[in-house]
Amino acid sequence: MNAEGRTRLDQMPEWHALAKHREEFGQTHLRRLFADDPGRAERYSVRVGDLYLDYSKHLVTDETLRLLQQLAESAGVFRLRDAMFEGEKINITEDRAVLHTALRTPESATVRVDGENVMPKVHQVLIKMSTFATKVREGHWRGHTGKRIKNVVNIGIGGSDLGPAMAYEALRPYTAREMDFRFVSNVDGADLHEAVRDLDPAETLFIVASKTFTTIETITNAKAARAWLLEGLGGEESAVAAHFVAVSTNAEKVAEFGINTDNMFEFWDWVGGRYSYDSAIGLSLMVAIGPQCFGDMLAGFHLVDEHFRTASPEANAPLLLGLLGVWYGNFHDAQSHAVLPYSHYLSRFTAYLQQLDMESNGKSTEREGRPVNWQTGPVVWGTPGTNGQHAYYQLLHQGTKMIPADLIGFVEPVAELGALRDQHDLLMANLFAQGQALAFGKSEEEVRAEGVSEAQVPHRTFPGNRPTTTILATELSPSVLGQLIALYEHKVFVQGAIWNIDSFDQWGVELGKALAKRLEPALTEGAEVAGLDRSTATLVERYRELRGR
Ligand SMILES: O=P(O)(O)OC[C@H]1O[C@H](O)[C@H](O)[C@@H](O)[C@@H]1O
Repeated sequence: MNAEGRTRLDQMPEWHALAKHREEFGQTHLRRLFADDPGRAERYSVRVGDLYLDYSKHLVTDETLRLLQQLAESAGVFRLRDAMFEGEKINITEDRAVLHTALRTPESATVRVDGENVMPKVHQVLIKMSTFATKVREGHWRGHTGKRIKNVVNIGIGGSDLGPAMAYEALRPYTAREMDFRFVSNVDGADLHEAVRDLDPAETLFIVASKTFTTIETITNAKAARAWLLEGLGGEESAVAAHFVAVSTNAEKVAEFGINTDNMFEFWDWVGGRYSYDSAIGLSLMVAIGPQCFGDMLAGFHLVDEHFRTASPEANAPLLLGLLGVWYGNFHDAQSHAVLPYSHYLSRFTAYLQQLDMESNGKSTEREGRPVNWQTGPVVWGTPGTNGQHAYYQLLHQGTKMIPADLIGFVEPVAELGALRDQHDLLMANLFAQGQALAFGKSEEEVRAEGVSEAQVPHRTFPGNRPTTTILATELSPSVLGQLIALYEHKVFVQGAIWNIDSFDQWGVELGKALAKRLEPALTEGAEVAGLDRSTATLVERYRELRGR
């Protein structure tokens, strides 16, 4: 037992029951599971809003699901879920509430943090964002020289970049096509250079997005962008006001940077960076898609929040996805999880999920401070199908590693594709075929029956039994995107709750930041860094030598 009186995960009877069940499950093949249970595909599916999830191609039986659900109950997943929605400070290491769900809750609701109902201020900011976005979109917000804004450059990193950048790509058909949107994150000057080199500063608006407004990459890029703007507009400081707005929780730092806090869009410390793109961090996205679509997206998020909060465990989609991940990560030694969207518009989706999942659950300390005794978050990776099929899917099909995967596809191709819509069936046939091949494989007998020479048979055999979830949605609309993201947010939540880690802090990113800060003067001015290890010192010397310093 730990300090809170919770039995440690690996000492829970449900944990042991699952380990035993895993042994008994052995190599039971999906072919067998489907043969024994004709109703499996229908039963192992769940509908949430516009999403249809097929989880029948998983190495589970009713017993597996029952045991996993019992584990969730004993691990306190539902208690922690309710505590999150009620604004309790479940981010214990930072002593903060975790209320991204409030960002998409209707105004009439009451959500309290430290006794204060936060709903009025959430909606005030949304109104301020809408007014601003509409002004820019309609050409009423003018640049310093009176020109209409044609380009919006979001400067931010991590949660202040990945969300809006991902959603902008996902919702391209809904964006103001006459405008250009760019996202700058990397402190490598090449990122900003390539983003602005063909832009007219007089027509360019920078949105500096940073929760803390202290992140070195963002501040460095924002300063460089300001210099670029001033150079382009004749050096008048007063030009900055019409071309720079900020999104932050830190008004003081925004003012210190030189952005008028009237042009600041606020959010709060109870919104984690990687959970923030439906806050003011989504301002660039709102300018791109307009307040109406942004609102539709929030409604999509809210729909899945309500599902997660109220659906029974058997029909609770985020819970199921979270539990399946626990089954593979903790009882099948799976180390990674592939997310494979069959949509070109979801090109940044997996990158976004990497932060969401790996920064949330890449932890090895229990909430009360003890090292965990079990595996936690997986490596999340993937790229859009069908490209991956011609690259790394080989390993998925015939490699030695078990890699559970999500296959995500849409029924309706995007309207503006016109005649190219005809290619959609082929795209989707590939998605379905991959799930089928991964699950059922191709036996030696089937290979032989094709007349393949005996020597070739082992090479051409597909073992199958590789689990996938298929997520089928109607179309990639703003609402559906919100539904999908909320689904993954809550999946990650479920897993963190089971592993008893704080999914809402990110101390693991701090050491590298501090060391970089100490090292920079050594690279630039040759300053001595006390106590530097020999490997790093030699690398720094080599770097300086080659740079001629
Ligand atoms: O929004 P900011 O305060 O600039 O932070 C940007 C990002 O940097 C940090 O290092 C964290 O790892 C991320 O969680 C965060 O999203």
